[in-house]
Amino acid sequence: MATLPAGKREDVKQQKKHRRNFVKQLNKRSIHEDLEIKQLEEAIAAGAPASGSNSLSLPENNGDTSSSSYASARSFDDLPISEYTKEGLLASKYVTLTAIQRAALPHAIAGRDVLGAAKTGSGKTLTFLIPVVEKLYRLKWTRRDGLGGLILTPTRELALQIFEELRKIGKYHELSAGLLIGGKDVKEEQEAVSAMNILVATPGRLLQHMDETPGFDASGLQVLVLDEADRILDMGFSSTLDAILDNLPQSRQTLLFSATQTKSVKDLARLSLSNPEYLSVHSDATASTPLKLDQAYAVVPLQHKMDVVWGFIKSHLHAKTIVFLSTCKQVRFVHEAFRRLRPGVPLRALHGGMKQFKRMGVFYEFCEAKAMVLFATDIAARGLDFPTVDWVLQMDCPEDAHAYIHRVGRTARYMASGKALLLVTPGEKDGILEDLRASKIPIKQTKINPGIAHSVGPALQALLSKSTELKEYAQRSLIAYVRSVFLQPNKKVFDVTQLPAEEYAQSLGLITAPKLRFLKKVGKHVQSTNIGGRSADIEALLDYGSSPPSSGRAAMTSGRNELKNGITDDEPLKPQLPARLQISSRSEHIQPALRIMNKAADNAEHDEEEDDLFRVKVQDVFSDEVGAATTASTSFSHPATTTVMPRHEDDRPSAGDAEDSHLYTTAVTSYHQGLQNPVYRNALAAAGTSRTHQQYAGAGRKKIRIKAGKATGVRVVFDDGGEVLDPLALLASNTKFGSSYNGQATDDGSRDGVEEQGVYVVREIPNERFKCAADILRRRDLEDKARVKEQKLEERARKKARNIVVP
Ligand SMILES: Nc1ncnc2c1ncn2[C@@H]1O[C@H](COP(=O)(O)OP(=O)(O)OP(=O)(O)O)[C@@H](O)[C@H]1O
Repeated sequence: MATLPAGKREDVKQQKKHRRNFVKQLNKRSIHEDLEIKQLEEAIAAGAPASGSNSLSLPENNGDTSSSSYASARSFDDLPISEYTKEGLLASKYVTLTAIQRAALPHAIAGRDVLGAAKTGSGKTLTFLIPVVEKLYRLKWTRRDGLGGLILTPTRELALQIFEELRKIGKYHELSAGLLIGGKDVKEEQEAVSAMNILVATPGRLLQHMDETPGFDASGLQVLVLDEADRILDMGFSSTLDAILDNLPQSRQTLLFSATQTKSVKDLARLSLSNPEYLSVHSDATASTPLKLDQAYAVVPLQHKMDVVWGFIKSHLHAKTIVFLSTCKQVRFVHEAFRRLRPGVPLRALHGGMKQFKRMGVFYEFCEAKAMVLFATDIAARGLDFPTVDWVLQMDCPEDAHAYIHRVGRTARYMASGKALLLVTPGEKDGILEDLRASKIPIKQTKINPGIAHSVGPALQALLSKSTELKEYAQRSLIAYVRSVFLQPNKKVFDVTQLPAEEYAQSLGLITAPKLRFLKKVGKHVQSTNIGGRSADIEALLDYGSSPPSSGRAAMTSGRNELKNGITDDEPLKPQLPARLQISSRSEHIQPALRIMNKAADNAEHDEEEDDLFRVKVQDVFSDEVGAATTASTSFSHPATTTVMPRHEDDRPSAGDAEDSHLYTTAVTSYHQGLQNPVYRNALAAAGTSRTHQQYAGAGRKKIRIKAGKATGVRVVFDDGGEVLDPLALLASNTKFGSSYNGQATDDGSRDGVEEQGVYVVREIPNERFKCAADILRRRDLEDKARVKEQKLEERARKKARNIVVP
């Protein structure tokens, strides 16, 4: 028998030792778990609440241990759930149960089907995540058992958020979990997907796997969750959902949650719910919206909306605001136009037509921001848990009370307070208020303070006259808006014939309204439509590709689906929509998103225009390795490469990120002052070569030079009043520039800076904030480059046009 050299022998010895220790640990864990599972099973059997009961009505079990029921539990500790989950919850500082958790968790833990409805921001996510994780734990689910829990949710951002929450509470478990939210390369995911125990998915992508992934097997599924159930059950997702359900076993636990719940018998029959518990915890409440939400509406003619919103933004520069509009194109235009007018607060846009990379970047930026305005379609209306949103401003009327509730629910979440303002046109007022009041929404009228409404029309006209791109955006925005009004089902609220198109066009900076051709075609049902005094002939149906709907009604239904899905979300309806209405699902990524975003951005920043910056990377709940689950089934034979033991720490920056561990920011309160300071002369000289410098130095604006890791850049960040304009600066410092700062580290150690002659240096910024800032910086550079490129192309095209000689 051949003998190994001494060094090798030592290695083999070490490996064997590691493996023995590893197996020992596993055995220990396994014994402990067996014991715990037995106790949990007994506790659940003995203490489950009576079917049909609502635990909210039970008195608190003040330390009384004589009762075996856990129905009156007030804290997670009182529930029969595993130590691993409890540790995960504690690490996230979840201690006491919210109302929906008190009502629904005891039933769901007992394995019952649940239909849960509770106000926005009331903690529904944990209410379904805990039962999923616990059920699989009690069943001793291993990776080899395949898919055990499936969470379906309508939007990608929501899926990502749920996945993050799952990672937090599941980090001490040995379960694998993946996020499937659409992307380009299904093949790369295929192997890993089959090894996942829990999937958080949007319906379209999941169905794709069910259809195309050979080993994908959902026949062992234990728990199905439909978050935002009413949205998933509605028309837009129906065929996708039906196809998914066909692949799932009938004998499973099903949990449905939403802030606006369905009880449609037809829906429930489709889902084969068995004796579900209906738990609508706020149905008896006087309001269907959070109590700490202050709600008002103002009647504003369509042509004044831009002025009012501009005025609002200018007078809330320190607030974090979401502005909801009906369509992607409006969001794009309003964001782009206002951004160029530089109101003094960072502006961002979020809609389904954006590239996935940008979409996620904006999502995280807005989460991090202290003051920012996010223009969004209803893609941001459901479920997203942005921290500390101060205002929800609805520039366009929501489709109905449900849509309203979800939109305003982005503020006043959990214990926080918030404000919401709805702008309605005189024509929409009565109809929508009737709907809101019927849905128990306490909303009062307010008048717009004439002092805040600045006429922004002339400034927009000036902008549009200089930019054909912006002009086109404005025209498309107007068309999209009129179209959305036309497609709205509630004609009591939305009357396309009353829209003052010309005045509205002027308020957007256009000289005249563009042709509204789509209206021409809907018309067997509408013979002639008068929009703001302009008569539009009705010709044929909407241009829906080669197979037009057979009637105007069909066109409207189809278009409404677009409104609900194509415009506001891009995942569902792929099989239903004609090709030109589909928004391609493309790039993907997953958590920890910031880390991956930064890494991918480093590698791929020149490819931002490409669709697939990120692909879905299925990630283990507790493994550090992206895609580690591909080796999951071999974990026992390769202990060194697969993390099987619980991970006891959150994601920390790796050694390679050390360079990124601080953000160094130098700001000069004024360009000219800065020149007198020798310390910053070099930085400013470098800045002087930039386009930004040439553009702004003359205007006496202030500049900032930022060095973040390898990325450096120059940005104008203050308005003339000295207010911070740039999120980078906000990320870098909570302290307003100009305030005195003595250079000592603050209590939380987050800052170590000096302020001297208008110069401010920030160091030791927490890693996450830094990464976000660095990412913004990189992305902006790309955007700038793209813009310059576009301008050049435009200029070239113009020159060419001039050179054409007409014979
Ligand atoms: N028991 C708890 N203790 C403390 N915070 C909690 C608890 N449960 C949930 N939260 C926090 O409350 C916020 C809202 O929770 P969540 O997103 O689950 O609400 P939701 O009911 O799903 O809202 P929406 O209907 O808008 O989707 C989150 O920030 C979450 O971390």
